[in-house]
Amino acid sequence: MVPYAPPESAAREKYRRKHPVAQFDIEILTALQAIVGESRVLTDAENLQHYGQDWTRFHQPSPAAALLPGSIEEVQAIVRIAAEHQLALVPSGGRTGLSAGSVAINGELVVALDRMNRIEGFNPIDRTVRCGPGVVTEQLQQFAEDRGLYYPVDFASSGSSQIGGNISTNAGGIKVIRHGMTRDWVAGLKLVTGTGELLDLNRGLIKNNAGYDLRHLVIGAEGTLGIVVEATMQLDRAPGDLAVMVLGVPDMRAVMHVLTAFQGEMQLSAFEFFSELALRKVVAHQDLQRPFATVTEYYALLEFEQGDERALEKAMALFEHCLEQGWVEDGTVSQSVAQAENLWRLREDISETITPWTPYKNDISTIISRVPDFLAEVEAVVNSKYPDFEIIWFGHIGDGNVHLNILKPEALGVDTFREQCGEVSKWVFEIVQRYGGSVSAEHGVGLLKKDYLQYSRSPLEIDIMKQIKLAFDPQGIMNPGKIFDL
Ligand SMILES: O=C(O)CC[C@@H](O)C(=O)O
Ligand SMILES: [Zn+2]
Repeated sequence: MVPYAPPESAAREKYRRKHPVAQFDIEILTALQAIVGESRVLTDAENLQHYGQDWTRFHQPSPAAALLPGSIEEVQAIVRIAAEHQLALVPSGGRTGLSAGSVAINGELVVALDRMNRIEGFNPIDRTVRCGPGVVTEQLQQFAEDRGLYYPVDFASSGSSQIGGNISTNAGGIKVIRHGMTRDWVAGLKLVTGTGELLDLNRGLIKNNAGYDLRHLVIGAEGTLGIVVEATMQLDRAPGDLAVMVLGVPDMRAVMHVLTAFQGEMQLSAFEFFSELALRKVVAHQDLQRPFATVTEYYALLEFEQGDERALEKAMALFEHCLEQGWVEDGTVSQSVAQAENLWRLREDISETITPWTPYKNDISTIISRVPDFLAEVEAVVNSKYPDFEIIWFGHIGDGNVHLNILKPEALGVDTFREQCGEVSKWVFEIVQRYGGSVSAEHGVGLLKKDYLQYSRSPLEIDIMKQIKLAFDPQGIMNPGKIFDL
């Protein structure tokens, strides 16, 4: 069979001729100031550093300016100016991304949506609410809770991450096993395209089979198709009290047995795992205790709705069964909300705890049943190639998504470290490819993983993605260089 080779499209050729982007000059600056107000066009070094980066620390931010629009119309006016002058735009939310999807390293204009943070139009019948892109995840969770409802997408950065960014990265988090990803909670969204036009996609409808669902193309597009300027978010019934169990597990196969046993009898709202080294780091650097004295290779964290006594009894019986089978060596269950929160912190605080080591992150997945073999192969490669590096494993094992973090040794420079990790990534991604997995399960591709996209996506898929981008953004001004180069 002849491998697919993308044809050179006229639109892509035109885009290439126009690049690189035009210079940001005083005339453009004045026009932008007229749109958002003088004080909302930021060009000082501190703000450029702040708005030009996310939580990754591998790139030096260097945007031309950061703009703080306050309305959909202002975003549209900014995009029209950018389109006229072929200026690249980088949409920016809570800047908690882990793939450099919202970093600006090429003199781009950052469009920071922090000011568009209103929650409006709560509809108790549809259980929907309209959010500006700058609404912080926790703000939406609290809004729902105040009305006896629930916004279930949750992760450690929910105190800073914003709905627009969550949509653009299709953020997942710790409850995906029960509640799905952000995609499952977006009932509608408004998007400003690369020509400054406004699309109103799906309008809150539950049933809408009138053609392609463009909303779902925008979700997870990392700002490459346009800027999300409003979203209608679905809310859910509030769960009852939640209990958290942490179990000490000898190996990955046993983790799978535990998952199967519990899922066979109970509805879990989370099933996470972390390694002994991850636990040791968290306990050493946070104000937390080990869950129990027994040391095991891995720990599984389960969450379930307590409902009545029976759920807890069932969970305890399953725990006993897992002990008898040798799948579990020790365990504990929360007796109060405070205890549940502390057990959660053992898992949720890992990412923040290891940040000072400038970790090289791999966010990979396969189908759940193949996780033990997948993980064993990845682990063998990583251990043989990085015998001196500290490796931290944790993640959403119930979704088949593991986070592999490699910690930078203090003596090694960031660039050398990144280079060395990049080399080994190829070996890891070859395994991912053989397993039909993903090189980015939940963090997105951004700048960090774009060289590896072909391990998860075929040339034809990538070519179709590029054509879709150009349909939304004919000049390629929307977050250029993220996910792929045109
Ligand atoms: O830091 C990481 O690698 C993962 C961050 C986040 O996705 C988590 O699951 O805690
Ligand atoms: Zn995660």
